[in-house]
Amino acid sequence: MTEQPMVRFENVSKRYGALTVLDGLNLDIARGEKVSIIGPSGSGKTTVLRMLMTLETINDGVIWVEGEPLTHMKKNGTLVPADLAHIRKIRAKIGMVFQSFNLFPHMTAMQNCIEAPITVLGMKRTDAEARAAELLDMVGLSQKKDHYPSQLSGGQQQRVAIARACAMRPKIMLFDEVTSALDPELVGEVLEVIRKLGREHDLTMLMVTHQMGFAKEFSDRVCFFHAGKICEQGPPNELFGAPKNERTRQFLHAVLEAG
Ligand SMILES: Nc1ncnc2c1ncn2[C@@H]1O[C@H](COP(=O)(O)OP(=O)(O)OP(=O)(O)O)[C@@H](O)[C@H]1O
Repeated sequence: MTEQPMVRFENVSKRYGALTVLDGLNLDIARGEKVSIIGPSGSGKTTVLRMLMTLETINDGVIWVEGEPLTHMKKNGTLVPADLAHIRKIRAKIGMVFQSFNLFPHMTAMQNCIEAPITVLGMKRTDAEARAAELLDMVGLSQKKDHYPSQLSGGQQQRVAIARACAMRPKIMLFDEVTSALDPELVGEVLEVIRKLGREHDLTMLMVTHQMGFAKEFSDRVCFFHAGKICEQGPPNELFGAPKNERTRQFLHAVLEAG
């Protein structure tokens, strides 16, 4: 028997008015799998993450997390739209890191990392602080725990954002172009933290990225999106080394040309 996927998009569609952003998406992600999503601007990549984070509603289909519906709940043997309590319970398994860091500016790095564990998970302050200290150490920022975001570089802020997401003990981590807003010399330190997370923690990771080198080296699977559909997917060596689809070839040619 094959293991139940950690995440399943089952025939999921998303529309904004007349614009179909995702068109009957089917995608299973295994426990512990690292999946990169690449593709041209507007192809629906970020929308996939935002739907999984329930920041966007869906128009059709069902999203499942560890075999439980996220967008729906079971009632009398059928699926009905989920209520907020149900969504919150399932969404607690998911953490997300955004392109724009989104740290609370009036809180130090430490305070950013303990706020939600205390208020949402009900953790004791001492336990939350101990956990946050471990995570800030993991991202190499023990020395900066009392700094405010404005006192940190973009790369350091993003590393705090990763520590903060981990503080909620998610099983699934979503990364949305997390290096796109960074100066080039700060990209490496953030990617290194993601590598470390992947190595040392049993996390399922789904990332939208424009860093083709990183996607190739880090992912178990790469999905190339085009016009709201997965146009091609496969292990990075195959997708980057010998893309089968003409659109994938054109896209990779264009981005690799651009450097
Ligand atoms: N709230 C919204 N209202 C209307 N249209 C939207 C909204 N959010 C996204 N879109 C549109 O949906 C499409 C897909 O957006 P999405 O952000 O998922 O693309 P993407 O592949 O991540 O692009 P990029 O690489 O530029 O970030 C785009 O055409 C975008 O303009």
